[in-house]
Amino acid sequence: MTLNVEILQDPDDLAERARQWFLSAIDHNPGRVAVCLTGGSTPERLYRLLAGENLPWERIHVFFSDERFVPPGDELSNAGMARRVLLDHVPMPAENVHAIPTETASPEESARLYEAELKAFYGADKLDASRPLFDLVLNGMGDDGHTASLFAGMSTLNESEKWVVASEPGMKPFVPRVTLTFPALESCRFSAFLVAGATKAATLARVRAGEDLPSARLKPHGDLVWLIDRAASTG
Ligand SMILES: O=C(O)[C@H](O)[C@@H](O)[C@H](O)[C@H](O)COP(=O)(O)O
Repeated sequence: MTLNVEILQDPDDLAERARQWFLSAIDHNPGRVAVCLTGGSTPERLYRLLAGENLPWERIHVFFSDERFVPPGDELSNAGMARRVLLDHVPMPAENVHAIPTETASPEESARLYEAELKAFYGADKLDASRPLFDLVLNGMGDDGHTASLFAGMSTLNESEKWVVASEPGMKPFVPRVTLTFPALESCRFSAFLVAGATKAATLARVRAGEDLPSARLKPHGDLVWLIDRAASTG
C-alpha cells in the first residue's frame, strides 16, 4: 500500500512538523474549526508545542478520538493529558472542549452521550461526505496496529452506523474504552498519523505491505499524511 509518508529525524522533529501541519490545517478554515485529538505519548509532544502558539483558540473546538473509562482527573485519561499539557494553558473557552464523558454508569452510556454531542455540534444525524465532521483529526498507531480504541479482531472495526461505541481494552492500560468509529474519524478534511519509535517499526512495515490492520483501514474523505520518525520507519 502506498502511504503519503513524511519521515522525520526523531520525535522532536516529528512534533515540529506536526505543529506546522496543524497550523496550516487551522488556517484553512476561517470559521469554527473542529479538531479531534488523540491520546498517547507521540501527540503529547505536539500538544506541548501548541501550548505556546498564538492560535485563534476561541473558534477552535476540541474533541477526542477515544477515551479510557476513568474519571477525568485520572492520569490515564486522554482528555486529562490534553488539558494538563495544552488546554489548560491556552485561552480556549471551556465550552469548546468536548471531552468524552466518563462519569456515567457505563462506557455504553458515555458513547451514546458523546455521539449525541457530536451530532448536535454537526447539526445533523447523518454524515454528509461533502461536509466533514472534523477539520482536522490526529491519529496514533499502537504497537499492535490499533488506532483510537479500534483494535484488531473486534466488531467495533465494522461499525458503519454509530459514530461512537464502547470498546474492550485491546491492550494496556486494560481499562474499558469509548471510541469514535471509522465513519466518524474518516469524516475529516485533514488527517495525520503521528508514529514514533522503533517499537512501531514492524507494525508499520505490515501497514505499508497492505495488511488489514486497524490503522491501515482508516480512509478519511480528505487528505491523510503519515508523519513518521526514522526509528519507526526503519526499526
Ligand atoms: O488511548 C489510547 O491508547 C490512544 O488513543 C491510542 O490509540 C494511541 O494513540 C496509540 O496507542 C499510540 O500511542 P503512542 O503515541 O503512545 O504510541
